[in-house]
Amino acid sequence: MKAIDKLNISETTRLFSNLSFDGNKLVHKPGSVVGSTALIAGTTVGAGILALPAVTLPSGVLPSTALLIGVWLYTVLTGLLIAEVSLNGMRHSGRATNGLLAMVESTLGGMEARFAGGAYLFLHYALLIAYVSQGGEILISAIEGIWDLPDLPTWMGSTGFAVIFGTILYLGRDRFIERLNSFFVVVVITSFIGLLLLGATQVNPNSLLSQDWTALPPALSVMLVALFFHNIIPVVATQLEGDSSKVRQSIVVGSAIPLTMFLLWNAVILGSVTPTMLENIGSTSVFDPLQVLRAGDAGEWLGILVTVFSEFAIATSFIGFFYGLRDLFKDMNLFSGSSEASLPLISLILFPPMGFSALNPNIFYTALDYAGTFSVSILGGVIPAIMAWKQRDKYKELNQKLVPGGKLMLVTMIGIALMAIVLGNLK
Ligand SMILES: N[C@@H](Cc1ccccc1)C(=O)O
Repeated sequence: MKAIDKLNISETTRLFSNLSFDGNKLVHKPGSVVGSTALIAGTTVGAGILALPAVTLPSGVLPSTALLIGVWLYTVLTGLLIAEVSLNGMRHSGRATNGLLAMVESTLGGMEARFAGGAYLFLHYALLIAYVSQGGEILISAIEGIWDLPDLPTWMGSTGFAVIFGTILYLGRDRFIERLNSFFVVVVITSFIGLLLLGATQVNPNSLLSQDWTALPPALSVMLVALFFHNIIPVVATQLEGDSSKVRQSIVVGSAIPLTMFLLWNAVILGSVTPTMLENIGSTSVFDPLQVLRAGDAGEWLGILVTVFSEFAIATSFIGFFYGLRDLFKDMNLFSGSSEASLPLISLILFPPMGFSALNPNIFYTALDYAGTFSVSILGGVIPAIMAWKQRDKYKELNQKLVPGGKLMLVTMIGIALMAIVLGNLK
């Protein structure tokens, strides 16, 4: 025993080893926690961050900060439940799955998987609608501003956005799109840092103090979307060879990074809104502080940075979701005979978002609100808890738990998701 202790062998907690063949030998690819953390953080930041200021403005910085931290805790816990189900699934079946829907199917069965598939499809379309409408609106305002044009119809923006990116994705080779996306990510990070630094210098302390806790509930659905990343967890669990402590670390840190970004962003944007800007609030449409800042009301440079950050953040997410929906259709065996990106497939992905955005220019918030209320609550709340419940019952003490609190915790998770659905329907 002593001899073994002295060897000081580092403890191995992985379930299997990822090997790849590099031409003449097998190489061990253990996956890195840093890489997985970045993958989670990158998946999390998307359209949600752009809708946040509009839904948090009515309640103010302090209440919305508290709710954001609460929603983050919730998404971490349900994320860990998905990781738990994924890792135990690997232990018991000896196979790793990469997809959330495949996991639902093997844990709960076909009916539930179809239901989750419906929620997943809805989420993709809702987010694509949000991207096309908002990406188009920012595009058209920028064009009007640069060339000093009169107001152009909003459908031109959304259609233009979808056509431009649809063409790039249709004609571009994978390597080109990967590089384009990486370039966009650099632009997003740079403009975000610039925006925080510049915005922080002109924060209006009085704007930070206003608070109305009763205005908080309508913000819940958008916060759920903003902090959602659960579809990527099975991929991370496989990349990290089923090592539960690495997976746990990636989930906690990978979601804490976006949370920190959201908190800073929320404070800077709400802090830049002055009482005079608020006087212009119309009673019917959603008042979006970002729209006011983009128009240059708090300085030209801040306007440019908000525009660039928003448009490029939308573009990167749009590319991700375009591929996500394409893969979903492929998994459903639609267009299985055709090439990677055929015209009918692209049309099926892009026409509905183009149509909805043209019909309702304000659909950005509605789409994200519906995505949170009907999809994220199910996929990121109810389903993880039910899967963990069923798996824990089936394998009893052989199961390794990642979330404490037993059934009471699972019931609480489901209860919060149901509350989000009810709140979303009350509006
Ligand atoms: N959190 C992402 C949304 C998302 C949905 C589904 C999967 C991954 C991410 C956003 O705010 O845009």
